[in-house]
Amino acid sequence: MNNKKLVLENGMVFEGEGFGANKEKLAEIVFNTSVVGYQEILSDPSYCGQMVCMTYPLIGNYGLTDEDYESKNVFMSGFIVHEYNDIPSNFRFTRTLGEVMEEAGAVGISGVDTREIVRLIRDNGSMKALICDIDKPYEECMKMIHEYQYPKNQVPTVSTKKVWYSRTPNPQYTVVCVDCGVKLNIIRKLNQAGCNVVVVPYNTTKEEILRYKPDGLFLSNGPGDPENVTPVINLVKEMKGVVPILGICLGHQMIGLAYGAKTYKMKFGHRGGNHPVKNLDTDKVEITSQNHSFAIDIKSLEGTGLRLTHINLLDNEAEGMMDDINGVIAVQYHPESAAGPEDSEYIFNRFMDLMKKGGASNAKKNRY
Ligand SMILES: NC(=O)CC[C@H](N)C(=O)O
Repeated sequence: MNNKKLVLENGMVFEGEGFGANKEKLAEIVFNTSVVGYQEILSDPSYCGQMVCMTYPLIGNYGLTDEDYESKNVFMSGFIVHEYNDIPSNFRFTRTLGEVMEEAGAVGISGVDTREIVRLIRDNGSMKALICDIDKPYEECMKMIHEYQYPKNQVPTVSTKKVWYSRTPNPQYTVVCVDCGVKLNIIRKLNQAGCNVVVVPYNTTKEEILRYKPDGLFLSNGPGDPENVTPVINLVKEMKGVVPILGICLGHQMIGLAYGAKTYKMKFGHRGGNHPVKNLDTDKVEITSQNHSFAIDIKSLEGTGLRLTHINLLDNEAEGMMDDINGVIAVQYHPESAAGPEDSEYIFNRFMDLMKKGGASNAKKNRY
């Protein structure tokens, strides 16, 4: 029975049935084209302040498992789906999507025409949206939407408040991870590659980081506009040349800004599990997983010391950069994600190679 509605900033209304928390939510609406992965999307802190319209028409059918969360907390606002299935069929499942969303305060609406919504976002760009009770007066909804301001900086909300460790049995290196909303699978991949990981709050200083004697620095993914994350941008300026640095997604963008490149907000971003990315060094194409609204302006890379290493074959947008002298690598896509293909895992091995070469303290001597 229809009891909720989705109201878009452009005035359009879609009626449907609620699942998850019985609440009202205002957020930015974006779409994701992944066929699977709703649990990873729900628990990816980069979606803080966003509601996600899934293009795949059946969501919830394999439930949620204890091992597959990308963070302990849910920060995203809600899901817009065609059909929600609350009776999962999967031997690994422990909880249903609706149950976890209800506990986390995330709202869901099902039974809406997600194809039409996605076309609207594709044509008009991502926009503000409200999920609320079906009988809330339309004028009131539009007033709320127009008065709503996107939060300025959500990294402090999602970043860890205290330092924590993720160790591996036979560590070769120690990596300090600056947590701007890190996805746990990145930490798992660093552990698997042979790194002990120290996860620190986003505003940790260079002096504090050096106390952990890192062999490498990792800058995580995270929500919002990279320009707002000044402490991390300044940290990159101070740490480049001290140890090798790897940045993923928001980390990639903050590295670009620290080097003097520019970022811009894309019309509707990239979110999905099958984005083709070309590695310009090898000419190989990787099938990648992505979630971002902002991107590096390729023209602005000139003269910064960063060279473009990867591009998106759908729209030629920047997907990777490198500072060969100081051992700094960055990718816009998610090399840790495995929505099927695992083409991009070599990025972690490249980071290991950089640390093997003696760290960036020797970087000026060793051209990476
Ligand atoms: N996944 C991410 O790290 C996203 C980065 C940034 N918030 C963007 O939307 O572009």
